[in-house]
Amino acid sequence: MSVLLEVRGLRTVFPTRRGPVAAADGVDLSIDAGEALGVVGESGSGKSVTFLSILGLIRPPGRVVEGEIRFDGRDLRRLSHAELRALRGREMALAMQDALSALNPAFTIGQQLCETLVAHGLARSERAARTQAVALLEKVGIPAAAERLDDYPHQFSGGMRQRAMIAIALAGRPRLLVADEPTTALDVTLRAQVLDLLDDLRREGGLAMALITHDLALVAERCARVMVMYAGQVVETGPTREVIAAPRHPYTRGLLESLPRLEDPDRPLHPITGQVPDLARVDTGCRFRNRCALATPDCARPVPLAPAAPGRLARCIRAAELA
Ligand SMILES: Nc1ncnc2c1ncn2[C@@H]1O[C@H](COP(=O)(O)OP(=O)(O)OP(=O)(O)O)[C@@H](O)[C@H]1O
Repeated sequence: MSVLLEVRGLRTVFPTRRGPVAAADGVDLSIDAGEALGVVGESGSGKSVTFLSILGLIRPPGRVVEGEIRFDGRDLRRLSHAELRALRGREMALAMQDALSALNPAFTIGQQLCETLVAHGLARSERAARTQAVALLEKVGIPAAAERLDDYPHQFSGGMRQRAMIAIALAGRPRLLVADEPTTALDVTLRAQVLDLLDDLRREGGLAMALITHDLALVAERCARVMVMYAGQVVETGPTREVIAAPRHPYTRGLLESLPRLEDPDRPLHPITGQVPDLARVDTGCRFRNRCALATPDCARPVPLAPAAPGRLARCIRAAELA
């Protein structure tokens, strides 16, 4: 598979009252065409900031200050706002948790879908756009789609709005979909339906996906590869099955032990003790060391993301001992 997205040394900074905060700090990642990458980590670990940076959606005074973002060979940091906007929706799309803020309340769902289709030259006439819009809504599981086309977002239920937003994200037939907790408001059946649709588009159309979620079980089910973030950095990445079976970073291990497992519901849960460090106060050492049972004085030195096994990287000097 060919590399679609490649990010090196991404650093995104927000000014805060406590000083500048690098919410993404030296992030490296890549996604192949047709690949699903799961992105996990506690709240505030920098998952959304990383992908908003890639999509060019960080609002000032926040700013991408360092790094390279290559999409299909193009250096996205060199594109103008207009060029990036053209790329978004057409080649890269975002589906996020908060469908209400993603949809425009002043336009019907049909208008918003048709606008995307026409803007990207995917429908020649309004009639053709409407036909495609109905098909898209049906695909994401909206019943009586033709009748619902002229509804406004507030006339949809929360779950329907979320599906409509996913339909709009897919309307431009993007090559990369950033899905930021896109199915949280859906019940189990609908969630499976939407994720099955994304799987089909991936397998048949080569759609690449970054699935940002707190749900490791979902990643295990849907993503061949996983990336674990902590305090603005990638701490581990590799094939999902291997990472879950034998994590090479103490944070990943902690994350796994803190989550319930379907197959073993009586297993005691062990939440990770301590707190995520204040990003305005972090030093160059391992950011997890204050919560880590394996920490040694050497962990105060900078720790690179290093090979931990074939196809796997971990940011821990004791990764080998975790094997
Ligand atoms: N607009 C902003 N201004 C200041 N700081 C910000 C801003 N947006 C994000 N941050 C900082 O970036 C950190 C990471 O945020 P981000 O939304 O990427 O986390 P996340 O891993 O996606 O969390 P969640 O799982 O809750 O969505 C936040 O804790 C905050 O410190």
